[in-house]
Amino acid sequence: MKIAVGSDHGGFALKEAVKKHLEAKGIEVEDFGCYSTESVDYAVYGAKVAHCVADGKADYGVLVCSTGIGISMAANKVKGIRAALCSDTHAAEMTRRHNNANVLCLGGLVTEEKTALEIVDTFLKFDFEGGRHQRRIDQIADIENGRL
Ligand SMILES: O=C(CO)[C@H](O)[C@H](O)[C@H](O)COP(=O)(O)O
Repeated sequence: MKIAVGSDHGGFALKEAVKKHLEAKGIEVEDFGCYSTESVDYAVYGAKVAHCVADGKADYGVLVCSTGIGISMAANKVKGIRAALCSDTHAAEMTRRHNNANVLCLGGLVTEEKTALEIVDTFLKFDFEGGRHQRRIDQIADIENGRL
C-alpha cells in the first residue's frame, strides 16, 4: 500500500506525525510537502496529493491543514477524489464503508495527535461496502461530469 501525504504550515506537525506513524507500520509514504512551518497555501498541497491519488499513483491520501477544511475543499475539486474531513474514528470508518473516501483530511489545530493517528488507522482498516452506496458515489461522479 502507498499513501500520499501533504499539508500546509498549519498541518505540518501532524502530517509529520502521520508520516512517521505510517512508515513505522511499513507503509510506503510519498510526502508532497510542505516541509516546514513557513507559511504556504493549502490548495497547492491539496492538489498535489489529490492528483497523485486520482492518477492511481497512491492508494490513499492524507491531507492536513489547520482546520482540515480548506485542504479538503481543494482536494475535492480534483475529479475522482472523495476527500473526507474526519475528527473522530466513527466518521473515518463510515466514510470508507459508505463513501469510499480516497483522501482523509485532518485538522492539525483541531484534532490531537493520538486521536488523529487512531483516525488514520481506522480509515485504512475499513473497506467500501458497495451496494446502495455505489449508486450514491456514482451520483457524485455525475455531478463532476455535469450530468447531475
Ligand atoms: O485551516 C486552514 C484552511 O482551512 C489553513 O491551514 C490556514 O491555517 C488557515 O486558513 C489560516 O491561515 P494562516 O495563514 O495560517 O493565518
